Amino acid sequence: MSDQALRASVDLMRHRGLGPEAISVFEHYFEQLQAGAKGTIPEASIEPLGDIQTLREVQVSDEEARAALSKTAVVKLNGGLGTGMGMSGAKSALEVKDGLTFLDIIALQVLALRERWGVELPLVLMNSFRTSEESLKILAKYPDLPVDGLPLDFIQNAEPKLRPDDLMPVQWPDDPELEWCPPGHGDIYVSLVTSGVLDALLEKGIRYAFLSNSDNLGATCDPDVAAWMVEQGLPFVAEVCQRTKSDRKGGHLAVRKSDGRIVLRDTAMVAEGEERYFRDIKRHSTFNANNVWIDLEVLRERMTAKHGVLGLPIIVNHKNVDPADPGSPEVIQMESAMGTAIEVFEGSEAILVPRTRFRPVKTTNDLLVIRSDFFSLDDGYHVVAAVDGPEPYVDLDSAYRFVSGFEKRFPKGVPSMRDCTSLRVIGDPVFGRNVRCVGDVLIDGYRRVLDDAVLGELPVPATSPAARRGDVRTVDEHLKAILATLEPSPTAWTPLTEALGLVVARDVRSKVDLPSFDNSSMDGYAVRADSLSTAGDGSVRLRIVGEVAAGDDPSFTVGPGEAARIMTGAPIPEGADAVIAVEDTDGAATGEVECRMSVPRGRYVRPRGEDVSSGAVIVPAGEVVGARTIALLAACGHAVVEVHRRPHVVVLSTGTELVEPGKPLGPGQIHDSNSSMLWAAAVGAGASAEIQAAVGDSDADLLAALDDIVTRADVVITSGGVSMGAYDVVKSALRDKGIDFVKVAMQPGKPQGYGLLSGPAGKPVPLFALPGNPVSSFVSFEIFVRPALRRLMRLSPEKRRLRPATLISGVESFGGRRQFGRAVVSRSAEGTLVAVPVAGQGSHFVADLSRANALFVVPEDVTELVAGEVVDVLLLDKDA
Ligand SMILES: Nc1nc2c(c(=O)[nH]1)N[C@H]1C(S)=C(S)[C@@H](COP(=O)(O)OP(=O)(O)OC[C@H]3O[C@@H](n4cnc5c(N)ncnc54)[C@H](O)[C@@H]3O)O[C@H]1N2
Ligand code: MOO
Repeated sequence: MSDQALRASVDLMRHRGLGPEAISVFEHYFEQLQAGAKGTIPEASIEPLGDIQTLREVQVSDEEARAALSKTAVVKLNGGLGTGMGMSGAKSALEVKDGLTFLDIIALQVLALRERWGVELPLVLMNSFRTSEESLKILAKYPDLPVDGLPLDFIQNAEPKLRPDDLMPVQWPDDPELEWCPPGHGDIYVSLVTSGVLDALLEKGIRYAFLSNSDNLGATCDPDVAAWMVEQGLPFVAEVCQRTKSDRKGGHLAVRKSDGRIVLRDTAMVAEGEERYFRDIKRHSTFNANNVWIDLEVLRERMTAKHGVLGLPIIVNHKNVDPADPGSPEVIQMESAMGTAIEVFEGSEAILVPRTRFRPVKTTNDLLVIRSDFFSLDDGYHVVAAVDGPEPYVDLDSAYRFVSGFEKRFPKGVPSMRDCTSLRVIGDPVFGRNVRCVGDVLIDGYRRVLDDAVLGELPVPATSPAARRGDVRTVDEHLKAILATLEPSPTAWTPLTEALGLVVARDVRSKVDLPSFDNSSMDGYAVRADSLSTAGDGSVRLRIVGEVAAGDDPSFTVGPGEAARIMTGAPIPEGADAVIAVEDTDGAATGEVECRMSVPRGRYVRPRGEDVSSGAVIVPAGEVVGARTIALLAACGHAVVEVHRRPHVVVLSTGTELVEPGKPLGPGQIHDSNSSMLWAAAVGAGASAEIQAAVGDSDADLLAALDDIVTRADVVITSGGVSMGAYDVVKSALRDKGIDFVKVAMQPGKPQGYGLLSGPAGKPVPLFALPGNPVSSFVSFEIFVRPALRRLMRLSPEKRRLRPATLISGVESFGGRRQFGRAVVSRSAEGTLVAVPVAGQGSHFVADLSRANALFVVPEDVTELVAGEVVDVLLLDKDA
């Protein structure tokens, strides 16, 4: 079977025009695969790498460097398609920095080195058939790049993908190219030979090659490594970097115990159950950067001796024939890794290089950092950090994972990351121009990030924070400041009917058993079940010995052959142990009753204590008293319950223009609507409330009214008189009485006052000074007073829940203030919430306010929302 399979693959490879070396290598791996090779390296067979040369300590003169570079070529592994980032062409064609692609930067790095050292330094790409054309087009921009006698690229070999069951080459008529795969980057050695590039390089006097990935911009052709290699006469050098906790995945080098050679153990080569050794960064303290240097003469010798088969360890990869379709058939791809060649050459060495030589772009998170101003390109086109300190950690949401999604969300460039330590984005906002991230930035649920926005904590400037932002507070700061002053309302024994909606302060226990006596659940006859045991076959007649109604206390006993007429809820008389329903009898009132069926013991008997036993906790502390709680409390004998008292709110409007509703208006006068609105809102929140007659714009009148109010109020709400006008009485009268007047970054509701007045015996009485505009007053109550009242009553949650709803029409908002718009929210056919903003969003639109059933929230840094965007809404008719 397998011979046939191998033959089938070999025939295909020949037909495709692949050379004998490529086929020999394929045969070599095929045999290993057939023999069950997994290519694993058990921990017991290796030792940690031990001490190695560090690049920092390599001393090289300019002459040595130039001499080494003059015999070196740069070879880039450029077959990558960037599928992980949702790309389908050459990954290196992606624009990565300053408008340049990876390939542009690679070309410019090579040109800069040539100029600096006066060397020829050829650049050759190892392409796959899919990356060649696109890549060469980019390199064509650099006419000086090609070197006489050398191509700019060679194409890596291909091999058939194999079916896992019989190892036959897979067939995929939908896209026959997908039947082929590159045999891993370990194929570079074979491809160098089969393409003729190895001979061409040696002919030109190029003896060394630096091989690295094209997506690693840190992998520049470092003359110091080249010179060290030449000086030491090394056949092969692998660069490694110090491993940190976050790179426990990449492969590492180790020393093989059997022959002392350095080997590479990649992720796929870890033996089962040995992950912990592989991940142990103390034991294996460096990782393979996949930057390798090779002596091409040694390579040629070896390849000639072994007929093109270097014998690198096999990597068996299980994939889908169409990598983009996880439902397509599974295939095996036999691969090898470039770095594993280290074990083939006697005398190979590793060198520890700085992390800067390993800067791959594997994800769009990496892409963001590289593109940002955290890095810049120096004269030699090296990517260098523009600031000291650790690279920012970036974690973008899935919407940014593919390059297309990423580009769409950063249409005007990526944010400034120079002062950023971390950036996490949840959701998928589009970023504006000139956005700056500072410190740790978390973006959660934003719809867009405005031009020039500064995200994250600003370092506190030497000048005072108040100077920085005036006396403006955020909504959350203001609410927090208010809540911090509040203690729960005192508790009081309260009649049940007055306790509705209040929170029970202490566990309540039952005073009785429930039911407190055995009783009947049916109208019928109390009997001994045994008396009816024969009724199944016909009927049984029982003698009626009495009658029990609900509320009776029967003194007789029901004996065998006897029955007592009984009503629902009536106590079961002595001797009886079951009830037969009246429907199952002839219904006789006296004499004998004919029973047409038997009943089991206990039928229709509600036993004592079945529901509640005396002394059990029936209502725990913290429960909110509702109709059902009241039923239970009453049933268990409680007339009062200890609850947190209902705070008493006194509402006081200010303004000389105000007239009581119902009274005629004079010129310039208006009806006072805030008083009744705030009263209703307070009662709706569970408080008791009263309206104090409005006062005019006179400090003395206001203070006199308040002197009276504090004798009975637990909370005072005023409306009006808190802004900048000449008659803003609340502000002028109370600013020296312990009330703070602040601006809150919200709309409506910017001007706010809050503080504690002193009541009888020094009792603190919170006073909310709300703005006079009716909508502002309402929204302020919602956002600040309602949570405060609920805190006093110990009701939770204190704030209404935010729910997502889709906006049906767009809205505009003030930047820098959280806007609470009014909307009518309803449920769509799909069950989601939709919000229709009311027409009048000004602070004086009472009619539109009354139409709305919800507030929608526009965050501080958003100035415009379009139809279809999702906003948070507060449903005003829901408690939570
Ligand atoms: N120069 C400035 N003027 C205003 C500012 C500002 O920053 N600079 N802020 C504006 C904002 S925002 C608001 S909100 C209001 C708050 O004003 P006041 O709290 O001082 O309220 P009044 O001026 O007394 O009244 C405002 C408005 O509301 C009507 N009103 C007052 N009480 C009632 C009531 N009980 N029932 C119905 N309507 C009432 C009153 O007639 C006014 O039309 O200040 C802005 N101005
Ligand atoms: O903030 Mo005022 O409350 O805009 O109307």
